[in-house]
Amino acid sequence: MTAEDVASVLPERAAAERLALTLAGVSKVFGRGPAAVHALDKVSLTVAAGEFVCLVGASGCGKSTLLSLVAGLDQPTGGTIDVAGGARPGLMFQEPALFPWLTVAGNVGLPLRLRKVPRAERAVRVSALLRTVHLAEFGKRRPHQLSGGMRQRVAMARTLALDTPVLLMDEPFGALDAMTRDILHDEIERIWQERALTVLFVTHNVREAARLGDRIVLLSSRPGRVVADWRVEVPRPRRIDSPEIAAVAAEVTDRLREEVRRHGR
Ligand SMILES: Nc1ncnc2c1ncn2[C@@H]1O[C@H](COP(=O)(O)OP(=O)(O)OP(=O)(O)O)[C@@H](O)[C@H]1O
Repeated sequence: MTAEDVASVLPERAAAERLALTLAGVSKVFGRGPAAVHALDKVSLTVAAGEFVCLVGASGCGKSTLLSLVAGLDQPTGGTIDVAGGARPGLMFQEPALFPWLTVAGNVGLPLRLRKVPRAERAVRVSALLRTVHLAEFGKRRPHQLSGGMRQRVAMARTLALDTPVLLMDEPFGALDAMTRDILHDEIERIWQERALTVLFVTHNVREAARLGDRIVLLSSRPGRVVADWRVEVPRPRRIDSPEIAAVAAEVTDRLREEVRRHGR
């Protein structure tokens, strides 16, 4: 399936919205022969510019594989992936992956240093990024002096330093306590809105998906295929503990359970 085929399947959507991401029939097989692992099977998915899409699915269904393909870290074995403007998306993981020997400012400024942005300009941009993630006072600290939530804020600022319009997030808040996660939901939502970002966000947590997403896309168990795609109509600002979010989460969970039961894992 080509990008043109997807456009013909979804003509009204393709016409009405500017697409940031277009995945057309994307498959990924690891290895060959009897030992081959079919991680993704003909995944077709579009994400409009400025949209926040959450990807959920059973463990091992290929969510991380999908993100790494969109990030360009690996190549699909079938299908095509188109990132509008050809910009390389920013990628954030559950682990903040900060360099312990660099300060917070040094970590945030690293992508700028690698791009040879002059020191003075770098300092200005790093200060602005640290203000964006509410860490203005912490630029001189080292990562080990920060809490888990603060380290993820640093990782977020470092990803924003790439100045990319598309953010890929793989369980970024999965290792944090519920309160910290709640605060970071507000933060990522604010940053997404302020910067008009496009976000593709992988999570195991269905409530988190309902709290954040404009859409929730469910992948089947391995090999991952898109089996459901919900539009979350709950107006923002949202609260993760509201009855409206609980109702959306319940519907997604029911469908996810069905999927897991069908595959026996
Ligand atoms: N480099 C690789 N070589 C072989 N198999 C791989 C490789 N990377 C991933 N896989 C397999 O592909 C499948 C999908 O893995 P992936 O990590 O994308 O799933 P996931 O949905 O993100 O899982 P989880 O929710 O548990 O994080 C798994 O069976 C995994 O073991």
